[in-house]
Amino acid sequence: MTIELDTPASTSNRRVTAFHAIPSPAQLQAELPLPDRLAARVAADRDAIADVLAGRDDRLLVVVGPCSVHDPEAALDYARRLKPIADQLADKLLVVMRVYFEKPRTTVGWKGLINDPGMDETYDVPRGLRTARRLLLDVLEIGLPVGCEFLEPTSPQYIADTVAWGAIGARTTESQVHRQLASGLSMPIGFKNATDGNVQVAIDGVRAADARHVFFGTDDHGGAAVVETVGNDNCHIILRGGRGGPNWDAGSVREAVTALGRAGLTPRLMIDASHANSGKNHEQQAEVAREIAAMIASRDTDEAVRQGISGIMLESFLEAGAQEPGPGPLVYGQSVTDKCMDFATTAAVLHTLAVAVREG
Ligand SMILES: O=C[C@H](O)[C@H](O)COP(=O)(O)O
Ligand SMILES: C=C(OP(=O)(O)O)C(=O)O
Repeated sequence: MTIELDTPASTSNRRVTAFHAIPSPAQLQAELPLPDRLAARVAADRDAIADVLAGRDDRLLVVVGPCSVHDPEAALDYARRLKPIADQLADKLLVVMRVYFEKPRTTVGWKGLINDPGMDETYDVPRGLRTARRLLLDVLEIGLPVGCEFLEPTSPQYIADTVAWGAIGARTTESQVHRQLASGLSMPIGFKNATDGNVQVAIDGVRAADARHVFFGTDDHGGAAVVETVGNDNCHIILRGGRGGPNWDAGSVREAVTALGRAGLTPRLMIDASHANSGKNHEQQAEVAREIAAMIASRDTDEAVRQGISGIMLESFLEAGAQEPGPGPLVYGQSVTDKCMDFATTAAVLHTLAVAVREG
C-alpha cells in the first residue's frame, strides 16, 4: 500500500512525498526461512569469528568479496570460486565472504541492492530485500559465512539471522543510532575508523556497543517499539585509513592497539586493505595486503603489532576495477562501486596471507 502525500494539509511531511508499505521482517523470514542446519552453521561461524578476534584461535579472519553486490548470479559465481580456496586454507585463514547490500555514500549515489535493485532509480525495496535474503541463503548453502555492513537501522531485522560478521562503516561509526544497533546484533561487529582517520571514534563505538541500550526501533512485525539490548561484547575496530593517509603500517597498528589497551579492550583489530588504505586503487590494495602479510610473517615485527592483527578486509570480485552502476549493459563480475581486485589476484593474496600466518 502506498500513501501519497501530494497535498499535505498540515505542518507534517512537507518534504515527504510518499510512504510505501513493505513486508515485515517476520513476513520475509517466513517466505525465505533459514533452515535449522544453516542456522546452526551461522551460530558456529559467529563463535569461530569471536574466537579469532579474541585470540583464542590463532587464524587470521579474512573478510573478502565485492565492494557491493549488484548481480546475485555473479556474487554466487564468486562464492563458488572462493569456497574451495577457503577450505584449502582453513587451518590458517577463517574466510568470510563480503556480501554488502547497503552502501553509505559520501554525498549521493547508488545506495545498494536493497535500496535500488534495478540500479534504475525505481527503488523496488521489497524486491531488494527478497533478492538479498535469497542470495545470503544461497551463499550459506555453498558453505561460506557471510559478512554485511549494516546501514539502515531496521534493515538488519530482515537478514541478520544469516550473517556471521557485520560492519559499521566509516561514515556512521560515530553515530549513536548505529552503536545502539550494534549493541543488539547477534554477531561480532567491526567499527571502521572515521573518514578523517580518527581511530578513537571506532574505539568509542566498540565501548558504546558493549553497553546495554534502550532506544526507538521496530519489532519483527514492523510495529513501532522501544528496543532493549544487552550489549555486544564481540566488537572490534577496523583500520581503513583516512583523509590524512593510510593506517595499515606497523606504527599505526601499534598506536591503535595501545589505545585499545588503554580503553580496557582486547588489543586486536582488523585492517581494511582497501578504501583509504589503498587510495581506492585495487592494484595498490593487493600491494598493501602483501605488506600486511609480510608484517604478520616477520619475526622483526613488534610482537604487539603481530599479535594485534586479527583480521584483514579485501575488496575483490571476478574482474578487476570498477564500472558505473546502471541498468546495463554491464561487465559481468565487475564492481559498480569501489575498484576491486580480480579473482586471480585475490587467490594469490589469500595464499600469501596463509603462508604468513604459518610463518608468523
Ligand atoms: O565502499 C564504498 C565506498 O567507498 C563508499 O560507499 C563511499 O563511496 P562514495 O564516496 O563513492 O560515495
Ligand atoms: C563503505 C565501506 O567502507 P568505509 O566505511 O570504510 O568507507 C565498505 O567497506 O564498503
